[in-house]
Amino acid sequence: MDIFMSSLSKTSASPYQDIEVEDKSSDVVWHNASVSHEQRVAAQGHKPAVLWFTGLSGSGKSTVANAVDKLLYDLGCKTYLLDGDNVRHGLNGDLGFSDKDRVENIRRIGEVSKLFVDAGLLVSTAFISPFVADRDLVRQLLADKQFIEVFIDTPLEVCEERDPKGLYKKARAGEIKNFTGIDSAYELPKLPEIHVKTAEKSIKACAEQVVNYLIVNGYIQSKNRAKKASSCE
Ligand SMILES: Nc1ncnc2c1ncn2[C@@H]1O[C@H](COP(=O)(O)OS(=O)(=O)O)[C@@H](OP(=O)(O)O)[C@H]1O
Ligand SMILES: Nc1ncnc2c1ncn2[C@@H]1O[C@H](COP(=O)(O)OP(=O)(O)O)[C@@H](O)[C@H]1O
Repeated sequence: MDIFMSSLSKTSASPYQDIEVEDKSSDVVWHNASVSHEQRVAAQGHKPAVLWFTGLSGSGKSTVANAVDKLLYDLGCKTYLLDGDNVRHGLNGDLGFSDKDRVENIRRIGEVSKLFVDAGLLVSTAFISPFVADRDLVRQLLADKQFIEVFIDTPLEVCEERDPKGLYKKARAGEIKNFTGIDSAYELPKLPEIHVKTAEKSIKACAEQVVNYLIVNGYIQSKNRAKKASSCE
C-alpha cells in the first residue's frame, strides 16, 4: 500500500510549463500521469536522449542512424528510430519541401522525439533538417543533454556520386525542385556534439563513433555493456 501511494505521489508534471508556445486550444488542461519521467528512466538503465542526425540527402543519415540503433538495441537499450522518408509516408504525409513545410516537419518530429524521450528511450532521428533555427528549437524543447546533434558531414560531390535514390540526377535535370544542396539551402551545424565524416571511414566506424560518445558521456551504464559481454560469451 505504501509503495503504491508513494509511486502515485510522484506524478509527471507538464514538460511544457517553461516553454512559450502559440496555444490555439486555451481550454485544455495538462493531465499529470501517475508514472513519472524519473520512474520511466530508472526502469531503462540508461539515460534518454535524441540523437539528431542531420545532413544532406545521401550523406548517410539513415544508414548510420540504423547501425547506431542496432548497436544500442544489442546493448540492451530501449530505442526507437524515426526516419524522414518513413515519417513522410504517415504523420507528415501532408508536407512537401518548401521552407515552410520543412519547418513544420521538424517541429512535429521534435515534439514526437520529446514524447519518446519522456518515455525514457534513446531516439535516433534521420532528417535533413536543413535550418539551424529549427534544430535549435528542438534542442530547446528538450532538457539539457537530451539533444545530441550528430552532423553527418559528407561533401555534396560524394552525396551526388552515391545518389542512392537517383534524386540528385532528377534535381540536376530540373525534375525535382527545391532539392537540398542544389536549389534549397543546407545550413551547417555550428557546434554539433558529434561530427561524423562518412567519406573517411566505414559505416561500422561511424556508428561506433556515435555509440562511444554515449558511453564516454555516461548515457549508457556499465550494466548494459556487461549484458552485451555476457550475451557474447
Ligand atoms: N526537394 C527535396 N529535397 C530534399 N529531399 C527530398 C526532396 N524531395 C524528396 N526528398 C526525399 O525526402 C527526404 C528528406 O526528407 P526530410 O523530412 O528529411 O527533409 S527535411 O528535414 O524536411 O528537409 C530525402 O531523404 P534522404 O535522402 O534520406 O535525406 C529524399 O529522399
Ligand atoms: N561511411 C558511410 N556511412 C554511411 N553511408 C555510407 C558510408 N559509406 C557509403 N555509404 C552509402 O551511402 C549511402 C547513404 O544513403 P542514406 O543512408 O540513405 O543517406 P541519407 O539518409 O542521408 O539520405 C548508402 O548507400 C550507404 O551504403
